[in-house]
Amino acid sequence: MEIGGLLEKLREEKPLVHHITNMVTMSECANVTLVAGGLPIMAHAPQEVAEMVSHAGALVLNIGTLTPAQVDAMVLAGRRANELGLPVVLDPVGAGATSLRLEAAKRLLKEIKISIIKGNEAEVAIMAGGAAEIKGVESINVSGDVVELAASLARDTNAVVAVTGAVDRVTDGERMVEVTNGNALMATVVGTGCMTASVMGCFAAVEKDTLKAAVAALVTFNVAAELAARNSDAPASFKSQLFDELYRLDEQTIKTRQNIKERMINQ
Ligand SMILES: Nc1ncnc2c1ncn2[C@@H]1O[C@H](COP(=O)(O)OP(=O)(O)O)[C@@H](O)[C@H]1O
Ligand SMILES: Cc1ncsc1CCOP(=O)(O)O
Ligand SMILES: [Mg+2]
Repeated sequence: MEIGGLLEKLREEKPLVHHITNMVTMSECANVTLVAGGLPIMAHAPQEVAEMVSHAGALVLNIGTLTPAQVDAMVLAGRRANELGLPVVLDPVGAGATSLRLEAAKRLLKEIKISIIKGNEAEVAIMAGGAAEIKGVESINVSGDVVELAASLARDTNAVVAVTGAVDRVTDGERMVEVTNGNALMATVVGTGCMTASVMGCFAAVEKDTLKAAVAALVTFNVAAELAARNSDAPASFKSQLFDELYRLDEQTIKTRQNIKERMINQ
């Protein structure tokens, strides 16, 4: 898959990326959006979300610290985004850890056309109706083939599904792309999953092929992480290096380091 040129396009267009997201990693998501090349706006009030999203290039919905009222605001923003043809990224944080989270994620999928569902293995498996163990926001174990589950979720929802982990897998139900960039230190920083969704929002705002946008986001963020790990070996310094390397990243470095494999899924 050819993803060249998208980072430059992102930096030229500087799309506004509207987030309705959690209180834990909101600041990290704003910063990662900015250093990637987008413009972050975190706007949650039901009175303004429809208006705000009309100025945006993409909407990112993250249920990490959801309340029922916040989910109502997500539906308002998502419906307006759909009317305007804007991409919507859903991070179903902790789906299955409680029934409130799972029901909220399902409601969002029912009431909004979602472009990209991005979760860790357990979140995606549970959203697909499979069996998995999740402890808070942490994926512990999945029974069954997560690739099959992701592909069936993609076919059922017409969304691109991205499953993160040491290897990231992205599928539209027919094609499967594996991204093996990244570094294990990413799992030592709270919010790298949320940040991945923010970067996906950035790329989806400038690339209509949603599968390609999701892959470009994963490669870009994970290559920045590889570069960050050259100068740090512990979480706090790694996190600051990650922002710096994403800010410095260029197309040539992505081209040299990208590790993408594509195949068709047997249905
Ligand atoms: N062991 C690893 N090696 C390389 N990249 C990783 C590893 N663990 C996580 N990542 C990357 O970190 C980001 C967050 O993934 P993950 O930890 O699965 O999400 P979450 O934080 O939502 O559970 C993704 O971009 C993923 O590619
Ligand atoms: C710990 C935590 N609790 C609620 S949201 C959140 C952050 C989850 O971040 P990520 O999914 O990127 O690890
Ligand atoms: Mg997560």
